[in-house]
Amino acid sequence: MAFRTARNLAYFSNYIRNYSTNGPLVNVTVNEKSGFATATLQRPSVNSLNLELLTEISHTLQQLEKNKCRGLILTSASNKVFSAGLDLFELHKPNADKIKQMWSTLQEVWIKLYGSSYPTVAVVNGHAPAGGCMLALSCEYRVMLNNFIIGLNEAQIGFSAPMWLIDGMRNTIGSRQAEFALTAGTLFKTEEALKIGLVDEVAQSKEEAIEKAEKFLNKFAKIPPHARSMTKAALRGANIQALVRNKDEEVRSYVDFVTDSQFQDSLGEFIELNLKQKLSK
Ligand SMILES: CC/C=C\C/C=C\C/C=C\CC/C=C/CC(=O)SCCNC(=O)CCNC(=O)[C@H](O)C(C)(C)COP(=O)(O)OP(=O)(O)OC[C@H]1O[C@@H](n2cnc3c(N)ncnc32)[C@H](O)[C@@H]1OP(=O)(O)O
Repeated sequence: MAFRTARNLAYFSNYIRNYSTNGPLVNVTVNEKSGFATATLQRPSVNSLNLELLTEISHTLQQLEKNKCRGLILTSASNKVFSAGLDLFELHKPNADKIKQMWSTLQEVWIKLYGSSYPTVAVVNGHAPAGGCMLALSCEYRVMLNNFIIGLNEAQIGFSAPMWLIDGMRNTIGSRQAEFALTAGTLFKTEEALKIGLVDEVAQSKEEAIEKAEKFLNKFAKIPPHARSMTKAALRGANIQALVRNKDEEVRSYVDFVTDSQFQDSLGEFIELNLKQKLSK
């Protein structure tokens, strides 16, 4: 049964309503004509990825897969920030159990989005540093609005991106550009990102970006979905399998790393320098 049928749509809306306790952090709509879903991240003010938002993204992706989604557009309700990446305030002086769940859910999001059977586009309508860039990279195509930044700036914060994310970056912009970008933790302006292939198209407005995203998704209208998804799995499968194999070990080392006092000190400094306003509240 296709996801676009009215019955499945109603089921999905109910699911989202019931799942969220404080109102959904991800708003999902489906275009009944095209069958394309739009998932809009709406955790104020910058869609920083805390456990609740990551869990909701993960459940949304699971439902889309189950309902044989025909294509996904991932975007943000904010007109300034696509996602600011991991919630740095939740990583500062953290509860180890929560951090463990957070990392494990982040891995799930990558597995489900990078490995989705349906085609995916990120409409990057705001800044997308670190985890924000990760979400965009997990999609197959990226349309970005002008005057924002995108990139994996982990090195600037004092750590390295995990192998699966490095691999995703390499797959998108090639080894040499990935090495330059990751070792310096570069955040690219929209036009620079277009030049190195980190984004595929630039748009002047969100409406134009959505049109471009739909045009990309429509390319697959006449391709048998199982052939498309088998080909995608062949291309992306090794990345996903390697992550699945190392999942628990990676969670353990991430928790050790984040709870270490040295990392906590440098995170405190990063927050102090970059997110001062909030810290002083
Ligand atoms: C730390 C992890 C350790 C180990 C991990 C190891 C591997 C992980 C590898 C890969 C997986 C992917 C994960 C990546 C890690 C991350 O994502 S770390 C997060 C990195 N994020 C950033 O560096 C972004 C920091 N923020 C900014 O640069 C700007 O805020 C931004 C450009 C997004 C927007 O700028 P602007 O519009 O001017 O807004 P403000 O700066 O004024 O911010 C608005 C309010 O939002 C709060 N805020 C911003 N970013 C975050 C955040 N990441 N977490 C929580 N809160 C954030 C900010 O404090 C403001 O709050 P206020 O309005 O003052 O209350």
